[in-house]
Amino acid sequence: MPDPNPAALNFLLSRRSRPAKTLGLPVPTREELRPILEAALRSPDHGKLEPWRLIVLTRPALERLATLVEERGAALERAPEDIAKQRSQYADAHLAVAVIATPQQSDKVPEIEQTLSAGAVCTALLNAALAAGWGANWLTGWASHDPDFVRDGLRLAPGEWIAGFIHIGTEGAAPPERPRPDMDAKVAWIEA
Ligand SMILES: Cc1cc2nc3c(=O)[nH]c(=O)nc-3n(C[C@H](O)[C@H](O)[C@H](O)COP(=O)(O)O)c2cc1C
Repeated sequence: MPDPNPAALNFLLSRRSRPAKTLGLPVPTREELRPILEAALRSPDHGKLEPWRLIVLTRPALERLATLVEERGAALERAPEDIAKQRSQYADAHLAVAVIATPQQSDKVPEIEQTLSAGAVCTALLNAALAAGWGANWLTGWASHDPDFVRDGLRLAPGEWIAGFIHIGTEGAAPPERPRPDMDAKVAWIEA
């Protein structure tokens, strides 16, 4: 017999991200963040390779990244509005957790499956933060894919990459509902 958990199902049926720019103080303390991180690390992972790790970024680190992103944007000759938008992602944030994909050599588990597991960590972290009552948002942006930025800003090793920054804080304004996929258009049943 199924053993339903209606509260968990209702949460999944109503969950939604909160835009990072609407998130403010307070942010979770270390103690409050621990179970959220623990839930994220409890993600599906073929072969138990743990091909990911987390970096918690507090305000001083985010301010440093905001400065670095301006330097990198200028060096890459990106449009001023691109630089300003990416800068504010860090400059306006109070807490973010970077999910780092750390692909492992494996004869059994293809790298694409390790990538999927890193995405699962991002989703679990996002959902755990929302379930704990915080606002949260999964962001990337061009700087996430800039090798110099991730090396200098986050000390990523060669081969590591950013799966996402999960911004966490207190919701300011409630976001409008986002149109959700049409289930009939997205789900096929094969019964024979
Ligand atoms: C890998 C990934 C990267 C994303 N990066 C951004 C981003 O940089 N900026 C942005 O506005 N939304 C970004 N999003 C979208 C939001 O995180 C989110 O999907 C959207 O706000 C709706 O979220 P919800 O379905 O949880 O309500 C990204 C989503 C994913 C999966």
